[in-house]
Amino acid sequence: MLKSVPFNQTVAFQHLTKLKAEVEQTPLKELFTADSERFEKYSIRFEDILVDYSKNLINEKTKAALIALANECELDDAIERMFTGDLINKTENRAVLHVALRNRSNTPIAVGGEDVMPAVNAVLDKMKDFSEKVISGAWKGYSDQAITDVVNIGIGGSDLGPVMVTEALKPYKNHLNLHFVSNVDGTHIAEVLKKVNPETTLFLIASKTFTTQETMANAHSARDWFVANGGSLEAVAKHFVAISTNEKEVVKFGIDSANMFGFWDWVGGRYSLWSAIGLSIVLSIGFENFIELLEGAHAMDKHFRTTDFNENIPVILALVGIWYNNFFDADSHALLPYDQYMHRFAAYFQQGDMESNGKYVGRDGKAVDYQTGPIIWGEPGTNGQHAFYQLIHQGTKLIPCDFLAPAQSQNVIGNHHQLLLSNFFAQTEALMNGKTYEEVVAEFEKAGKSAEEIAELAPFKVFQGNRPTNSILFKKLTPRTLGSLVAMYEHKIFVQGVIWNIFSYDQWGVELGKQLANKILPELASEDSITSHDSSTNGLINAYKAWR
Ligand SMILES: O=P(O)(O)OC[C@H]1O[C@@H](O)[C@@H](O)[C@@H](O)[C@@H]1O
Repeated sequence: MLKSVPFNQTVAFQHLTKLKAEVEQTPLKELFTADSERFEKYSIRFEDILVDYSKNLINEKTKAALIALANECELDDAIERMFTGDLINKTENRAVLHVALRNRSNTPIAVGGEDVMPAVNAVLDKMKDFSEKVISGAWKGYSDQAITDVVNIGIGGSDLGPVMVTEALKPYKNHLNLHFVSNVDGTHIAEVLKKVNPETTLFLIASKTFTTQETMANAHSARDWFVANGGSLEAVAKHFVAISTNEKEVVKFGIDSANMFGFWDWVGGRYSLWSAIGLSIVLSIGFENFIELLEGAHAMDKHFRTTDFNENIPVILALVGIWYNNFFDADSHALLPYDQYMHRFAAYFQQGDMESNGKYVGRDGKAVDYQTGPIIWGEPGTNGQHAFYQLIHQGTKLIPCDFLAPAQSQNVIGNHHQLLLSNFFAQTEALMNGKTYEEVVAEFEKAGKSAEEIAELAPFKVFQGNRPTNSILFKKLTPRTLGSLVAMYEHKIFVQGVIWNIFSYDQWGVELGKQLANKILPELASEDSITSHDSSTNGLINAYKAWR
C-alpha cells in the first residue's frame, strides 16, 4: 500500500525520461510510414469497441517501459486488492467496490468477512419491483393517477451519473419524463416545478449522506411545494423515495424506510450510478436495460482484472495519459464524443477523474513532487471543432484527446452520420499530420496567390501536427457498450491513482467549501455590516446586502 520508492524515482521512470528524447526525434506520421502494422500493433478490440491508440507518441520501447512502470508500482496487486474488498480507501477506512454493484457473475465478494452480493442483489430486486410498478402505472399517486414525471434531486455523484446515462441512452427511454435538480440555486428547482403536476410526480431524493446542503434544501422545497399544491404530508409516501446510505436521516426527513433504496459506504459518490443512485436510470430505460449497462461494465471489469497489461485497455489508456501528464507536461485531457447523446460524458468524468486524482498528498501523507490528475474537459464533436479546437491544433499547449464515436447512429437522417464521422476521422488525422509550410505554399500557389501574399500568410496556416489522440470507435451506443466505456474510464483513473501513489477514493478537497459556506450563511441572515473576513470578502458581502 505504501510504496517505498516514489513514482518518479522508479527505475522505469528514469528509463522513460531518457526515452522521451528518442520519441521526440521521430514525428508520429513517420512512425506510420515506417511500420505498416502500426494500427494493428497499437489497437485493442473489446466486444463492439475498438480502441486505437496508435496515434500516440510512443513506440515499442516506450510502451514496454510504461508497462514496466505499472509493474514496478505493483499494479497487479493493487487491482486484486480493489476487487477483493481490501480497505483501499485508507483515509476513510473503506473498501472500494463499485465492481460488486455490477458483479453479474455473482461470485462472493467479502467486506469485513461478509459477502456483499446478497445485499447488492436484494436492492436490485427492490429497484426492479418498484420501477416496474411505476412504469406500468400500477404505482398510483395520492389522487389515484399513474406517475408521469420523475424528479431526481441530488448533486455531484448523485446527479452527474444519472444525468449522463439517461441522456446517453435516450433512444431506450419509455414514456416517463425525467427531470434533474442539482443546483441549490432556486432557479433550478423552480423551473422543474413549473413543468410538473404534484398528482403525477415522483421525487427521488438521491444522496449518499443525506446531509448535503444543496440536496436537502431542494428536497425540503420540493416537499413544501408538494404539500402546498394539493398533496399532503400523508401523501408524501406515494411521491417521495430516498436513495441513501443514511437511514436515520431519511426517516428524519419523513420518508418511510420502506421507500428507501440503500447502498453502502464502499460505493464512492462518483462511482455510484451502478447502485440505487441509478434508480432514475432504471425508471427511464427500464430494469432490463439497466442490467445490460451493468453487464457491459462487468465485462470490462473482467477484461481489466484478467488481461495482460499489453492488451489491457484501461491500463494502456492510463499509461499513455501518464506519459503526457508526467513527461510532456500536458495539463489537461480532452474527452470528445462524436455523439450528441453523450453530451454530458466529459462533465461526468470531470468529477470522476478530477475528484479522484486531483490530489497533491501522496499515500505517505507528504506532498508529491510530480504532477497528478489532469484537468478533464470536452464537448461533443462537431460543436467543439467550432469552439476550442483552434487551440488543440495550433495552440502552445499539448492536449491529448480521446475521440469517441459510434459506427451506427440512432437517428439516421440523410448523410448526417457520415458527415459526423468524416469529421471524427479527419480531426485525429489532421492533429497527427499537421500541415507543413511547403504544403501551405503549394495550396496558395494553386489558388493563384502572389508570392508576396504567400510569404505574408503562410506561417499562420502551418500546423505542427504530432498531436496525440486516442480513437475509441464502437458499433452503437447501447446500454452494454456505455457500461463498458464508463467502466473503462473508471479503471483508467484507478490505474493512474495507483501509479501516482495517491488515494483516489476520498474527496477532502470538497469539504472546505462546505465548511466555509456554512460559516457565512448566518452572516447573510442579519442586516449588520460584516467585518469578520478579509476586506474583499467583507466588501462583497456588504455590497450584496445593500442590493438585495
Ligand atoms: O450523495 P451525497 O452524499 O449528497 O454527495 C454528493 C456529492 O457531494 C460532494 O461534496 C462530493 O463529496 C461528491 O463526491 C458527492 O457525490
